[in-house]
Amino acid sequence: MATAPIQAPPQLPAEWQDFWALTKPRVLSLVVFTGLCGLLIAPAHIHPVLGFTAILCIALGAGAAATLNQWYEADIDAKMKRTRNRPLPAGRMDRQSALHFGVGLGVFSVILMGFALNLVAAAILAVSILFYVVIYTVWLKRRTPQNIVIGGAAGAFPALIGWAAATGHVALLPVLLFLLVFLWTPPHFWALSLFVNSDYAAAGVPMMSVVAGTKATRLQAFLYSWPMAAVAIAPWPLGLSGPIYGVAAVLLNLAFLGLAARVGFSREADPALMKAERQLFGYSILYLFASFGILVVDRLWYS
Ligand code: HEM
Ligand SMILES: CC(C)=CCC/C(C)=C/CC/C(C)=C/COP(=O)(O)OP(=O)(O)O
Repeated sequence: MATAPIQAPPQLPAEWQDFWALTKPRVLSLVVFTGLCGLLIAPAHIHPVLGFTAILCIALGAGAAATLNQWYEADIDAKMKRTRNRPLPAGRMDRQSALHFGVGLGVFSVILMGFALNLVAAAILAVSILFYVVIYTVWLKRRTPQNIVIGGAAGAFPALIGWAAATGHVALLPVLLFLLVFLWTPPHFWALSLFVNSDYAAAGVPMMSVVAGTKATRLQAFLYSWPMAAVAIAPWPLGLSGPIYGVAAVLLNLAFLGLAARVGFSREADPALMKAERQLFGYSILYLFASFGILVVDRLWYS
């Protein structure tokens, strides 16, 4: 039987691609995934259309927050190699369009969540957008090397939102997942910041690696991995998951701690050769996808 050629997806017009880029779609994939997992593990039956709407609201809210982040910090994005080609610093879009897009998307996502799902989920979504934009981007990012420790909480909310969308309340398990992402963020980000340190230094952003130096940042990334691992494994002994998740969590966290130890005690000085940091950063993303994914399998298996 002859197979039809696979059609290339239709290309978005250039302007739309820039709006798409404002939402930081690659980061969004993990945000949406953790939100979806929060919804799937909740002890409630939710109509698929409502479930889809909840995830859409999380995606739109996170996209709005990412847009407003870029609207506010176009000046520092212009100074960093990694970010200077974004739509605003590259001059492909005017600031007002980005602001309208970000505010519109954010307001729409919260209102839709409130009407279609419930007020608890809508309120947490609103808090996470404000947290990322106001607390992290406007207040902390340019002021303190603790910026991502506190501000990182914004990215930890989606699992809680997914659970709340399905149940109308919060509970211990999604709070543990919130804490897991909260404690995961410092090693995730500091591993990356070590090999793009010169970018942050050039932009005058007081990231830990710029202010406290390479050695202290490596050690802190390692230290945060311990409470993260404890929180990640906790659902098993607490009876909130079965052994599928429990055993996987032990293995995933041992690997995380191993990579973080190599970073913590690494003497490598050349940014071009920061192999351990690159591995920890890459693994941090795989780790979160796997932890959440396996938790869903476990909860569905034992339910
Ligand atoms: C304040 C906290 C955080 C900071 C400062 C941070 C920073 C970064 C940066 C600078 C990158 C580099 C690549 C890029 O610009 O796209 C990155 C990549 C990434 N981050 Fe984070 N991150 C944080 C929290 C999170 C959270 C909470 C998630 C999701 C749960 C996440 C998911 C990802 C993913 C999936 C990538 C890889 C994107 C790619 O493939 O390019 N990050 N992060
Ligand atoms: C539901 C909801 C609102 C969730 C928010 C999720 C979210 C977008 C979390 C922030 C994660 C992130 C990519 C931070 C980037 O830091 P940065 O902005 O300092 O990175 P940059 O240097 O790449 O701009």
